[in-house]
Amino acid sequence: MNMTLYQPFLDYAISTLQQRLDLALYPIPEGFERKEGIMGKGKRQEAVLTTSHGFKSPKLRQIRAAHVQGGNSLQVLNFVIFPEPNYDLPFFGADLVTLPGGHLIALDMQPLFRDDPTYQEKYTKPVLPIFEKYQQDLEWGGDFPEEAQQFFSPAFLWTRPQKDEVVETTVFSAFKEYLAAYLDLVESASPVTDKSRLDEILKAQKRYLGYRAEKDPARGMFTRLYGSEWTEEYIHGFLFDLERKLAIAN
Ligand SMILES: C=CC1=C(C)[C@@H](CC2=N/C(=C\c3[nH]c(/C=C4\NC(=O)C(C)=C4C=C)c(C)c3CCC(=O)O)C(CCC(=O)O)=C2C)NC1=O
Repeated sequence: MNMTLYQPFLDYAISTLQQRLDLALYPIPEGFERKEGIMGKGKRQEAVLTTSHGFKSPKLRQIRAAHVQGGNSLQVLNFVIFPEPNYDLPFFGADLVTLPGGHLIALDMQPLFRDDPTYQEKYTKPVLPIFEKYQQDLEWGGDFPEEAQQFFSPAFLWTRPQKDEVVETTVFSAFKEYLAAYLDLVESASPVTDKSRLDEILKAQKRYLGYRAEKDPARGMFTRLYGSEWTEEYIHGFLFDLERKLAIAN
């Protein structure tokens, strides 16, 4: 297995963000920039390093990545972009996971208002051609949690490739095209001023972040690696920190 499978994805994302956005650093709570741990026993013992990366820009509240490098047994890049709550932009969500059994790839522009045709026209339709292109080469990933389906768009690229080579080529190209398309949407987005619409947006953002923080599929992994106290603080204090930030602001 390629030991740094997702480093090129992270490097590409950061350089693209620097080129296309007025980027600033997003504060990472102390003790969460880098975390080392051990997984497995005896000969199968592996060091697992988790690094965090955080940025922001005028329309994007938090652009953050968690990169887990655990050699042969585990490689993860979770990269999510959270818009400022006065924009109705979707979330950019990339969950790229490699376990001994194979790869799990989830890539989407996760809608605030999934069943709203006007919203789909604005934020899903532009991505569908890219989705259709890559879906031809990437087999559907099969079932995933029913309750999570409300958070995914019709352009959700979900697949479980077996070969590293597919991740290094097709998935990487899809990641680049989804990110470019997302930044196009950001560029043309204008701030929402209508009070009731702003309330709806904030409510939808809180619902998404609340779900992800509660049902984070990585909770077990991080708890085994770094303990539950560190894990809960990482999830609520950095990975999905909107509620925490709002509590501080009020
Ligand atoms: C809205 C929900 C939502 C997701 C669940 C993920 C998309 C997603 N991620 C998944 C699985 C998954 N995702 C991760 C990793 C992470 N997922 C995260 O949200 C974060 C912050 C991760 C780490 C930094 C791992 C380690 C697994 C494998 C868990 C395991 O098998 O042990 C799955 C498979 C089903 C599952 O195990 O739950 C989906 C659908 N993106 C989303 O937006």
